[in-house]
Amino acid sequence: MTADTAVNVAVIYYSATGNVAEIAREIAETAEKAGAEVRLRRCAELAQRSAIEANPRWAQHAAETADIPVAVPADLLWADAVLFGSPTRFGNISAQLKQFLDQLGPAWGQGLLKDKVYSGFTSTASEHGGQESTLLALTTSFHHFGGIVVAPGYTHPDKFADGNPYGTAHWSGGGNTRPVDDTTRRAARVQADRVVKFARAVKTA
Ligand SMILES: Cc1cc2nc3c(=O)[nH]c(=O)nc-3n(C[C@H](O)[C@H](O)[C@H](O)COP(=O)(O)O)c2cc1C
Repeated sequence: MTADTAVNVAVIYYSATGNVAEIAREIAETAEKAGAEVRLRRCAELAQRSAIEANPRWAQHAAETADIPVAVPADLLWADAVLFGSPTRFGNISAQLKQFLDQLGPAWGQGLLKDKVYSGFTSTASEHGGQESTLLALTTSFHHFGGIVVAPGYTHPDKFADGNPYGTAHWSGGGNTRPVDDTTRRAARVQADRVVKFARAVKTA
């Protein structure tokens, strides 16, 4: 690959109990395989320690991912494409991802977020459960950035299996009884490949 076609991809996510983190890893690995330079970053935790410790799975996931660097605005400035992931919270994104987005005012004011490729992914406990409203809410910010929204759509047979044209969306089940499976992983790969393809096209245009 020449320097002209090299693209930087940031995968920035929040995950309490690990489902969104698993999708983020799949997307990061796929983007790397597609030739991108990748930064996998987690959003800073905002919840009180007592809330985390009251949920063993949340506490375990927090401990297991402590070594993943926390996302900073500079990660966006570096990136040609950014994939954001969040669990669905009452049909919307998590406070932790929103807090990250809310740090981007100065970069936005300088026009530094525009012309990048953006895409999103999520996980819910219920089937559907607000996945589409979450992804569309996230997309609103992409428009404010002046970003190029790259949704997976139904561009690949695997997208008819996970069924969400707005982004990769997993159904984790109540009590996390449905771990991230092949259906979700295949959808994540479609999305990552598509984002890298368009980021490269934009960069070389
Ligand atoms: C405050 C709160 C709100 C939630 N809202 C929804 C919701 O609207 N729909 C849904 O299906 N699941 C909802 N969930 C469940 C999570 O979205 C779901 O468990 C998700 O898979 C967790 O992802 P994670 O393992 O990456 O943290 C909610 C969970 C919490 C704690």
